[in-house]
Amino acid sequence: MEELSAAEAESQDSRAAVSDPQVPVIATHALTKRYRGGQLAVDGLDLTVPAGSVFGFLGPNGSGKTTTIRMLMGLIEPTSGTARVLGRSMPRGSRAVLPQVGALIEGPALYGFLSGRDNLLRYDAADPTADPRTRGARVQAALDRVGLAAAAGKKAKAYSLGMKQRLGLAAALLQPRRLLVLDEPTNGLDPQGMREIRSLIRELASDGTTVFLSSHLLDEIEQVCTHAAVMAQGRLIAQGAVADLAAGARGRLVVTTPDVTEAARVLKEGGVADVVIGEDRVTGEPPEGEPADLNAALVTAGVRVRGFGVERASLEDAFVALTGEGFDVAG
Ligand SMILES: Nc1ncnc2c1ncn2[C@@H]1O[C@H](COP(=O)(O)OP(=O)(O)OP(=O)(O)O)[C@@H](O)[C@H]1O
Repeated sequence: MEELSAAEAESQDSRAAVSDPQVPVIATHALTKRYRGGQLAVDGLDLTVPAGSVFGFLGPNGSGKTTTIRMLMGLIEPTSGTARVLGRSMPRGSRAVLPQVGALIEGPALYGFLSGRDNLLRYDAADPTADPRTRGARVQAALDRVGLAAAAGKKAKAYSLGMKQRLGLAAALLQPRRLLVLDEPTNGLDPQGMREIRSLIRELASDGTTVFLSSHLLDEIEQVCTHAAVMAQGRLIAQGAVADLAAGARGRLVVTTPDVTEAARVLKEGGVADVVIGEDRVTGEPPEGEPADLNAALVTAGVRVRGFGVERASLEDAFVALTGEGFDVAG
């Protein structure tokens, strides 16, 4: 039997591994990076990204997201621990893994003097596995997919930031991918640009491509992702399905009443923490136990209760509960 080269064997191995939906698309174990200056950027990370998920990698600036992504993509070596992508160990498996991964890291590298279409033609020509005879069709399909067909003839330097991001995504999508890795894909975009990129991500994920995206925006992760991991200072705080993460935190108690001062007093007595008085409502962190007892106490005290309930917890509530601090990010 003919012997396989190391790269071919790796490639076959990785295909076999990822065709099994049980194999996580990304799995790290005790992954750690200490930079030369001594900075511990990523500290013992155990990350599991299920196949088919839209996975949000959430954390404030400086929490170690980009460093993790660079290790996953084989761009830097971990100090210790392991990272497996599509079933292969990185950076060793890079040659087999990277052709199956579309990445948009730190903004796309574009030639401003070339049109969007010509930029994509260049990207495609740089891929030795891309058949030149089908190049034009491939580029057109990628332009269509990201909604840039009408602007394809414009010079890239005339594109808005959102259009540049879409062009970067188009470049990542020239080949079929099992995994898309997007580092802060909406960073710097205006609200409209953000909406466009988010809906594009949802669309890309709907055909089963696993999407791993980093963000420092909690609501972005809530809107787009099925799963998330939360980082703070290089460490993983929590990971799982977004709905489960939020459900793990208790929501806020909301009492609607014209008697806000009296209501606040009764709620505090009833063990409600962080009581905040609004114009016609009082909110707070409900204590353990039956919320109906609090409602009864309000009524007994003569508070006119117009509304009483516990709002569904958000990912932000979960983050605050996990870290004991707000999700406060700069920039
Ligand atoms: N090349 C480097 N050499 C030394 N320290 C670094 C290097 N790159 C990043 N760091 C430090 O490692 C920590 C994690 O940085 P990293 O860029 O991974 O975080 P991040 O969550 O991606 O934040 P951001 O969104 O700001 O990029 C930070 O304290 C940063 O200053």
